Amino acid sequence: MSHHSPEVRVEDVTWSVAGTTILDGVSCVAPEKKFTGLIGPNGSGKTSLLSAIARLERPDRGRVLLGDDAVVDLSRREFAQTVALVEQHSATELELTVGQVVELGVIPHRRGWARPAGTGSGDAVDEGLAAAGVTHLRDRLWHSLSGGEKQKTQLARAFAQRPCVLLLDEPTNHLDVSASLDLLTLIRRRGLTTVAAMHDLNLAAMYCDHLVVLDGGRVVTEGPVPDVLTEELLADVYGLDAVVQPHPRTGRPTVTLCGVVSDTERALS
Ligand SMILES: Nc1ncnc2c1ncn2[C@@H]1O[C@H](COP(=O)(O)OP(=O)(O)OP(=O)(O)O)[C@@H](O)[C@H]1O
Repeated sequence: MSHHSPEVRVEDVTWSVAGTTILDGVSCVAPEKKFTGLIGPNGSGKTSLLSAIARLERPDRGRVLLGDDAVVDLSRREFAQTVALVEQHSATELELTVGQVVELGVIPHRRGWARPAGTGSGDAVDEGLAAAGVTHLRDRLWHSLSGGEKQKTQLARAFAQRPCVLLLDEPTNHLDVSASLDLLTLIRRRGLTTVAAMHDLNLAAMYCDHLVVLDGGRVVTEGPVPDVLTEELLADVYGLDAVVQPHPRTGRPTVTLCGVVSDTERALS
């Protein structure tokens, strides 16, 4: 891998399970060093697309590129050194401390018993803990943590991996409002190419640079947030009656929900 934090390019990815098409000719881009939000209704294919990018699923057709490199051409080690994934239900049943969970992120950089090049693995763990704001939790047992603390610990593990690309599946799930803002700020601050499946449209509007909208396993549209997040799109894709206005301070779009669009209104529109 040559690029420091490359663009992620998905080209015509189709993935089916038992005859059902889950991703249908998906093409989209996550620009380098930008925060890309994957949005779309439940079951639209967000997690499946993240799985295809993360090589957890192999598409029937199409390919995923990191910069100039097709992900299938990277060795397991090379891929693990490049891409970190924080899944929706990252969990461990083992009696691990926070420090030990974060240390798992360093494994791709180890060769045999050797430490990562130019550093001790302790440095990467310390750095991950500090960047995610969980240094004080280092000796706590994983299963004793709150939902927000667990989420930050998983982020610390991903940071300790020193990835170029960060993939996140609903990172703010179960977090309160300020914990959500806190976590997304930490993620943005890293400046990595980031792709995050997100449900909260206002958080997506606040933190994302680029949005990819999925519906029924296809890309409806993608682009800069203000171009994508429109009242028409919310009506078409989510069936929402919503007002989208620029934020009085930041100018970014804000979504105020009014209700759902009735089927009749949708048919007439
Ligand atoms: N391994 C699988 N086998 C069968 N169907 C699957 C599999 N993985 C995903 N699906 C189906 O593919 C569709 C897309 O699922 P996916 O989890 O990617 O959607 P999502 O947009 O992440 O949804 P949500 O917002 O509810 O998390 C759903 O209908 C889901 O049931």
